[in-house]
Amino acid sequence: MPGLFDPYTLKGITLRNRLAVSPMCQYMAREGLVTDWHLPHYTSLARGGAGLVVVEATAVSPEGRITPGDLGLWSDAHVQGLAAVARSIADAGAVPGIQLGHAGRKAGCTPPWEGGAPLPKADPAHWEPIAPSALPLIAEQPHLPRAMTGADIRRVQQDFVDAAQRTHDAGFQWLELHFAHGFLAQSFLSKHFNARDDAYGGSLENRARFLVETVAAVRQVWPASLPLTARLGVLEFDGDDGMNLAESIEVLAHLKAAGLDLVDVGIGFSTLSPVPWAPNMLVPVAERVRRETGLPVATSWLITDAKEADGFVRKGQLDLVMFARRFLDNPHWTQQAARALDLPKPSWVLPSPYAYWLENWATP
Ligand SMILES: CC(=O)[C@H]1CCCN(Cc2ccccc2)C1
Repeated sequence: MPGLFDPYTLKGITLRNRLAVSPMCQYMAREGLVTDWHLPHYTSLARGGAGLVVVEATAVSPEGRITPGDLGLWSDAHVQGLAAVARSIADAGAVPGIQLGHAGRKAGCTPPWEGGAPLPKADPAHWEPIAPSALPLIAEQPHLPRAMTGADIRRVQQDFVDAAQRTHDAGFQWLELHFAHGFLAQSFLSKHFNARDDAYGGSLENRARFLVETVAAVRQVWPASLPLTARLGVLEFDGDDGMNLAESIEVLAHLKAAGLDLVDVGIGFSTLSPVPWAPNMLVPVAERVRRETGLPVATSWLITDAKEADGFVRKGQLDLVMFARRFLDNPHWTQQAARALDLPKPSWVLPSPYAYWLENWATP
């Protein structure tokens, strides 16, 4: 079985290794546009040697942003800046990926370092969030979303399709739909936040309809040779995870039939119930999803050790390992992982101008 530093081919794309930079919100955009922050940020991550770099959650519409600082792909004007990012990631030898999402009821907040609360209605940047049902994230919060009409649903699905088309125009080769973290798609699936009585609520088939229809519609415009993936929250830590996981596996069978190529196994965060944080906590869950759906899997959350990650791949538990804070802490962490795994000439996971001198440090 291949290990962490073996290439990975999915559809027509080959990653140089199984290490992926997980999408990490930066909240440094303006009107959804790339600023001076993004190109150096993503270039340095890509030069660090990972096989795949997934650009942060990028909104398919203005009301789908978590904060006013989210990147967007809701207009053609957004393509140019992200095309430079995709090109720079590819020039560094990594595959450029991006996560497309709609924050639903969690939209319209300040960044976490400003408190993460909903923008006050009096704030000129404030907008009304939309969601499957007019249920607040937490009872105390006045931040009540508007319940989506059928027309809203069709518009947002078209927004995903249009943003996927722009994603391809920008030169990205890996697309991850954001179906986790209590955002719009997850909240359609969630028993906690979908109280609809139409074809998008009630039964599991109905609650999954938005997700299945969106994958099928995006698949129409996203080239068959390029991986179409989704991060799906399969656990909620709400005391009902036996059912949540079984339902997620059932939904994934339909998403696979609709054209999904890989699932990035995540957490639902539909409620604020406490999470039993632990190292590598989702790996066994991802292994079960891989076994029962036949889909390749990636996962993240507290995976920090290279030897353990290598073992997850070698044992066929994961196909791809998503690292987030490891790479924020050190964009060149792939080199540390290569050293830990005794790769020959570990510095050569980095570009030549770095690798040559690092590999020859003992001699002038
Ligand atoms: C877009 C996205 O999923 C990001 C938003 C910022 C926090 N990120 C990580 C996070 C997820 C859920 C709870 C706490 C932290 C996820």
